Amino acid sequence: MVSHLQRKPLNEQRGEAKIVQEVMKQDSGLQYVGFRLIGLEPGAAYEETLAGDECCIVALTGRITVTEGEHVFAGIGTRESVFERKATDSVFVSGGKTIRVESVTAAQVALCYSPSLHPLPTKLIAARDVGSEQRGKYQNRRTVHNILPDSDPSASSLLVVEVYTDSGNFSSYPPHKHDRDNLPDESFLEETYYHELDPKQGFVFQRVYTDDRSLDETMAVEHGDVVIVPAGYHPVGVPDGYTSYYLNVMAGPTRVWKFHNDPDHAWILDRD
Ligand SMILES: O=C[C@H](O)[C@@H](O)[C@H](O)CC(=O)O
Repeated sequence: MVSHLQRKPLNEQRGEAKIVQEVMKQDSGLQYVGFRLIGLEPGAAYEETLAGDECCIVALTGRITVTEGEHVFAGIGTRESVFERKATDSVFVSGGKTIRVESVTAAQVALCYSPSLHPLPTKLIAARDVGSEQRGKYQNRRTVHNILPDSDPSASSLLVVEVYTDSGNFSSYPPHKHDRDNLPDESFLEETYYHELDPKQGFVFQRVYTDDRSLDETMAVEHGDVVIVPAGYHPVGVPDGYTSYYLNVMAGPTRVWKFHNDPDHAWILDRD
């Protein structure tokens, strides 16, 4: 039985686009975060008018041209596979605008949504400007590309990061949560994980659980799955031999990423 937090690929053709994944507020139980992954054959196009949401259009793989009004970002995208481990290009667009995505090559495009709290300029988030950081030690090492971190004021509510976790390591670990609107101690951010594995037949373990265990789901997550994190801790464990990739979308009442580590496991941070 697949957990109610886990979404297998949809792979539904809609016009020229294949909707690979679609986790929207209407059907996910989330109030803030939405996510679509679309696949486009060369020359295909996808068009959408954003209602009340802002959107980060991530050129996940392949090259695309993104148009919004007089803005044209031609031939953006840096990689054929996320496992080339290089940052990619994205475009931020505020709510109420119409976006058009045309594929130059076969492409996969992540559309990351959250409430548009106030209008902001459409802008390219160029790969060269995406900050990269190494987190963790021992067996919780991971590499993070901060596409739209809370330090970047380009968005009004949206946060987008991508994370690489190597064989035999954990990420989002020690387990942390951000499910209380209680700044400065903790922020409330819903989250989605779009997962890829290399090689593709791999899986990772992800647990989503709360302190009172009223929510406690442990999943074997496969290539192309989305995991919804409405609340709770959400660690990921990567079996030996595989590399994990995931793209996170986060949003909540305040655009601050302030998490709280599970006190049972925070001690691992104190090791030399
Ligand atoms: O809250 C953010 C997400 O859980 C991941 O982006 C996580 O922070 C990645 C990591 O630090 O391992």
